Amino acid sequence: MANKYSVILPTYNERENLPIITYLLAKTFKENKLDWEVVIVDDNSPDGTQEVAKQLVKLYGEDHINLQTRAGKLGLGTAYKFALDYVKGNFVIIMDADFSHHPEAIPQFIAKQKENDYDIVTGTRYAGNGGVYGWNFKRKLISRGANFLASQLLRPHVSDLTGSFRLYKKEVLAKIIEVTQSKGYVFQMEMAVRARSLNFTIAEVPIAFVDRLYGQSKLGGDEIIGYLKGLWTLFTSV
Ligand SMILES: Nc1nc2c(ncn2[C@@H]2O[C@H](COP(=O)(O)OP(=O)(O)O[C@H]3O[C@H](CO)[C@@H](O)[C@H](O)[C@@H]3O)[C@@H](O)[C@H]2O)c(=O)[nH]1
Repeated sequence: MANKYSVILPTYNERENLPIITYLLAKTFKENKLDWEVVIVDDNSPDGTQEVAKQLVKLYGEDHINLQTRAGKLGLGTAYKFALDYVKGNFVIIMDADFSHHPEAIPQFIAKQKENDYDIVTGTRYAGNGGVYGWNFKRKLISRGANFLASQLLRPHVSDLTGSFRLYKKEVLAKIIEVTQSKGYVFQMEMAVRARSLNFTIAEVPIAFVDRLYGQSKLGGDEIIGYLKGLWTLFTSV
């Protein structure tokens, strides 16, 4: 059976970014002759993201764009869990919808996965020629600090625990999600830690993370507090 790649795109106020990211995803998959779909999980974005997504369903067809909606902003981690029920591919790619993650890296993730039949391939901003572009000093410090704290407490096996550009075998993603509790951004770190506990194999691909094209980050103080609480829970329990 040929592989099918399902991209989960969580959206909250991504009206401007969504058509561009979808176009580039379609282009990348077509050029590489890959079977693909995008599952959009929109949390009732006030900016009208859903209206744009509906147009994209018409444009690309229901086989390629699956729009799923929830009543309100329920958090990034729960969006992935929710999407999994609708995924048809045997591989799942998770990425941000704001263009921080460029679709052109996807063929590298796929090639890396095939090298050793890895369970997970994760993008890293903090190894090899990976990097972060466009963030101010404060935001860089938060990301570096979060990864540094985690590296001290959790003996990580990946260099970018908080990144969210990843490729999973679907059954692997389902098993990790089953044991993952986090609802917000800390979800990414917990997923990586749980993957190690479950002995799944992980490879890394360096990525250039570029600050979002349009709109604003949803990272707020509550997410930072959630991250610190989640880190402590993992440190004391895993
Ligand atoms: N459905 C849904 N989507 C959400 C929610 N919160 C955020 N998103 C979506 O999740 C993606 C990332 O959100 P941003 O707010 O843009 O995150 P960032 O600050 O730019 O990203 C950094 O932190 C993230 C969390 O760990 C990382 O995913 C990312 O790689 C980066 O390091 C975007 O597509 C955004 O619309 C939510 O509650 N619900």
